[in-house]
Amino acid sequence: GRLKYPELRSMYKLERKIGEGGFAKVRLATHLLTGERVAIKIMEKAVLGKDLSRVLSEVEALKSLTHQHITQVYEVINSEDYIFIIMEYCSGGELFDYIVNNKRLSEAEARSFFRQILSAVAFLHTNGYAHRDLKPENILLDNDHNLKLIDFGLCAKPVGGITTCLDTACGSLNYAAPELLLGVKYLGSKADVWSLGVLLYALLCGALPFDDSGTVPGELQKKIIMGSYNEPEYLSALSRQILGAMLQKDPRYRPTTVDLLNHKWVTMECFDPVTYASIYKHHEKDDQVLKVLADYYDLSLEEAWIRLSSWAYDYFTASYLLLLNKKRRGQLGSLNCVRTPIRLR
Ligand SMILES: CN(C)C[C@H]1CC[C@H](N2C(=O)N(C)Cc3cnc4ccc(-c5cc(Cl)c(O)c(Cl)c5)nc4c32)CC1
Repeated sequence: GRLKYPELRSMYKLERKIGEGGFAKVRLATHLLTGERVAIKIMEKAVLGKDLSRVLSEVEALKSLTHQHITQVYEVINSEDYIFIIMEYCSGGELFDYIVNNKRLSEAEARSFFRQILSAVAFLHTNGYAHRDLKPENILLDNDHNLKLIDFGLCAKPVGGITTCLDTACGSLNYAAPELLLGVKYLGSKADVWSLGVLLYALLCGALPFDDSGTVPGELQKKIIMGSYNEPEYLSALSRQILGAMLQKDPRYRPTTVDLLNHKWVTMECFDPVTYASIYKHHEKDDQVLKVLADYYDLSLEEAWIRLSSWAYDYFTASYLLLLNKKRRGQLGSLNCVRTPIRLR
């Protein structure tokens, strides 16, 4: 609608809805100052109710997780009636659709994708987070065919760090680890490794290892707790080995994500080990980009840095981060503005 979300009007041009998720709508939009496309997750506070705190924990998680395979958050607007999370737009759609459209992937392509997902999840785990809802619907492709992890609504940073147990069973059944269904205390990172196993199975086989096709209610849970799944004959020995390691019923015997980074299946035919460290320095200072913003806002470089270094995730932060992305893509042109057409060399 024309007059909806006045809080966004002067800064973003709202475009079509790109998805619906639980209590959120996701809209495509354009950040007016830079012309960059963004995804805006819009949540109505009245609808959120007690989930508001979970949303705020997702936002805090996203802000601190700057990684090449995790959607980046640019701005957060907490208005009277809504919360808006302005994020990196992924134009390649969901990994789920990619798998369905390709039936199943070759071992080499599955490996390439799995290494990216593993990099993101190892980064989460080594930063004390667990995702807890890993599935192809929550993995998107950007326009360079790179994978981006999203939907941290269930992401947890348990108070005592990753070693304490979490007790709320959550996420989607097909990807849920046995211990979640048994209602016992579980480790988020170990449950994530199980979900990674289900994900890798989906990449390699174009199907789910545990699915509820033709079963009576409660049958799916039994299948997962039994932990037995069909191994198509085209699976290589090493594929079966890594799947078996991740889909172990007892979480204590499952490898950690860091163990998996060095697994033979993950590293074979690849020259470089999987780097899970972020390639971006969190909150890095780039003088060229800062200068562009300083000029636009009539600030000195020093004033602009002071304005930025509070990392308020306001429009200024978004403009800086989006310009930084533009620069990384080698497109640091001038800003879209009539006032001071800035020519950059
Ligand atoms: C299945 N989920 C519960 C919701 C669904 C909503 C649309 C979304 N999407 C799509 O489905 N495209 C096909 C396009 C698309 C493009 N860029 C996106 C960038 C970010 C996000 C995003 C969405 C949510 Cl709900 C988040 O929490 C985060 Cl951290 C990020 N979604 C995007 C997105 C995928 C997920």
